[in-house]
Amino acid sequence: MISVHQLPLTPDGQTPVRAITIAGSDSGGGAGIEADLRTMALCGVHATVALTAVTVQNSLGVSSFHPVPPQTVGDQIRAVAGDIGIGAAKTGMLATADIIAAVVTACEEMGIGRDARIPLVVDPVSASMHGDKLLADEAMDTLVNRLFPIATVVTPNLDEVLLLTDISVTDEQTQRDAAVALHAMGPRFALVKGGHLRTSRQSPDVLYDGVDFLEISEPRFDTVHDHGAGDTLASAMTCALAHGFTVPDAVTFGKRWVTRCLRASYPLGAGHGPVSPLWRLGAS
Ligand SMILES: Nc1ncnc2c1ncn2[C@@H]1O[C@H](COP(=O)(O)OP(=O)(O)O)[C@@H](O)[C@H]1O
Ligand SMILES: Cc1ncc(COP(=O)(O)O)c(N)n1
Repeated sequence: MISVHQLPLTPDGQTPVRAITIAGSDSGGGAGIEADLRTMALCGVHATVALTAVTVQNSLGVSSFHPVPPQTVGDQIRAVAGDIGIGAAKTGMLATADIIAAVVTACEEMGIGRDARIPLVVDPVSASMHGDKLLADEAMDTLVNRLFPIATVVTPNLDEVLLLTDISVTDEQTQRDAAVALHAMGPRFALVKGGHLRTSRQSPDVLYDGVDFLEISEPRFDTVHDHGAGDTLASAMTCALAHGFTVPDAVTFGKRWVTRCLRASYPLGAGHGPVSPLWRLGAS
């Protein structure tokens, strides 16, 4: 059985496993690259970064964002993968079609993707939990046509599933239907997250590889402090993949990790607080 503590830690002075997060910054520190860096650090992984956008954000929402030039995003990936070396990669907020295209080109050059050496987790972030847009409307086609086909696993939430497939997930059958539709878009695995299925006492996520379904379910927490849950899950999965886990094992590890982080989530500001990996420091 996989425990949340299972990822091996590296002895002092030795180089840990490395991963890259290709994502936007959340000035409120709850989601985005800040959530990724916290999870990767507390999973014992050295996190590297390709910053895609700076958001002006707090617990109440995103008021604006400023994309990084696409060439600079691609160059960050090349610089890191070429020197430091990475075991897995993750994308979050990509903001524009040109940034997506630059990420795909750099990933293909550096051996990142479903048929390459380095697995790629694609979290198709389209909006914040408050409904504020984080991806240009016209970028959806580029996401599906260019990035999905090189993804090892895609991890949409139910709002993103609706945008991508037109399927409104309400139960186990429609969650499976959505996983099949997403898998047909080219990733090796599709993970349909059930975090927004608020009618259930469980929080079931469904993984599909084109043949088999795996349902990974944990108890649901009744909390509004779930900012950054999707980033935290995808980052923990990325850490497990960087350690050489299979995708189903990485999802199982990530799910337990994010569930523990939801248990430790806390209020922040006047809106939604973040899920928290700080429990790993041993305070409670
Ligand atoms: N209230 C909750 N209780 C337990 N698990 C949750 C809860 N909300 C989300 N999750 C889990 O957290 C992960 C992220 O889910 P979700 O909220 O769907 O994504 P996003 O943050 O991208 O909107 C999933 O594994 C989901 O099942
Ligand atoms: C920079 C950035 N990346 C991702 C999210 C999504 O996280 P959430 O769905 O919790 O708002 C976000 N709000 N900001």
